[in-house]
Amino acid sequence: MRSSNITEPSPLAPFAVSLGDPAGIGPEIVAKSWVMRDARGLPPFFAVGDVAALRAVWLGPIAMISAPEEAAAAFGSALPCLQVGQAGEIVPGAPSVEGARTAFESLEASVGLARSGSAAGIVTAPVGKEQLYGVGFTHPGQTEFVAERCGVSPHNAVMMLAGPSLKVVPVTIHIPLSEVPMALTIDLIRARAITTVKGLQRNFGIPRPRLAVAGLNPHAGEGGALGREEIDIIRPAVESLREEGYDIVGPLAADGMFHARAREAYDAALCMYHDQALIPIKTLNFDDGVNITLGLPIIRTSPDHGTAFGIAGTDSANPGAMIAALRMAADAARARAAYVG
Ligand SMILES: NC(=O)C1=CN([C@@H]2O[C@H](COP(=O)(O)OP(=O)(O)OC[C@H]3O[C@@H](n4cnc5c(N)ncnc54)[C@H](O)[C@@H]3O)[C@@H](O)[C@H]2O)C=CC1
Ligand SMILES: NCC(=O)COP(=O)(O)O
Repeated sequence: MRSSNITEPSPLAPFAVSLGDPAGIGPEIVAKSWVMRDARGLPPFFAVGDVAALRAVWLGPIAMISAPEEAAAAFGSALPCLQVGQAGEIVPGAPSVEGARTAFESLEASVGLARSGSAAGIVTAPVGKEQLYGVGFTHPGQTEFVAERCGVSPHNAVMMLAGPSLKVVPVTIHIPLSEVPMALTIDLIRARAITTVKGLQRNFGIPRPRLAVAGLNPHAGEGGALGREEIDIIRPAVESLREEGYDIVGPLAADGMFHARAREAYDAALCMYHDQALIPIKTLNFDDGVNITLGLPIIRTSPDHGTAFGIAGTDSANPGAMIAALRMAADAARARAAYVG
């Protein structure tokens, strides 16, 4: 794990936006967000990546910058871009090895800028995970990569998907479904819950967060008849946290905890695996859902969707989730400044 030396950003620092895979919709939604910066009240930001990826899909004004400090002055009249990587020939919708390397480099550079305090935080456009794995990216996702670069163990870095209707946390993330039961432990659930509570306080200003925890099995195990993880792992984790004063309930039957009335009873739902968490949030908030990493010294958000290679280059990508990610990053910076931990 790298050193966790982090410098606090100045209140005026812009956000670094890694462009993600140059062949995906990342460059397009970053450019569209810049166009809507005033209408949507976006904080100053600059793109980090190969400017050719922007040029491949957008004819608007771009200001090449050599340091983040130049971004604020340029932001009003052009999209600032810090050149990182060379993606070679960029064909929207056709990912390449050079493009994946550039995505990796721009993510690495963005994290470095946030760690040094030159950027207020990072907003990451989508990467193609299969492509990244092919160029030596050894982490399951950007969440674990950023955590490692910040000196935080993956256990203590929480992926939260947050939208206007729902906030969810997958306890296990990018692992095969067959490995989920083995990966679930009392310690992991407790760590995710505690980081989630602190993250909701620090980044969202919720003073006493309420958590609901899903079961793993149908009907939360039906008293052990449909699986024992609820009895052996999830309930002991929840009860130990409740005894320590946390406002937490569960294990709940997952199929009944996401309807509108049920959602009023909690601030965030802890889910046992990726799709249990992401299906409800993407169904409710696909166009304005945000992936925020809790437990980090820096701010990191991302749109909830992927690279959408199938529509890249067609000018049909909706920038809503990227705009929501930029706004959430700015809101988190304000909440952190006001937070007394
Ligand atoms: N944060 C990240 O970096 C993420 C990366 N991915 C990566 O993205 C790649 C593709 O994943 P998929 O499962 O196909 O999910 P996806 O989110 O890229 O696409 C799912 C569907 O939603 C549409 N879509 C996605 N974003 C859209 C937008 N802004 N506007 C309009 N339509 C949009 C796509 O065209 C497709 O029909 C994979 O390589 C995966 O690893 C997936 C999720 C998150
Ligand atoms: N399905 C969510 C996703 O893939 C985001 O992962 P990460 O790259 O933000 O860790």
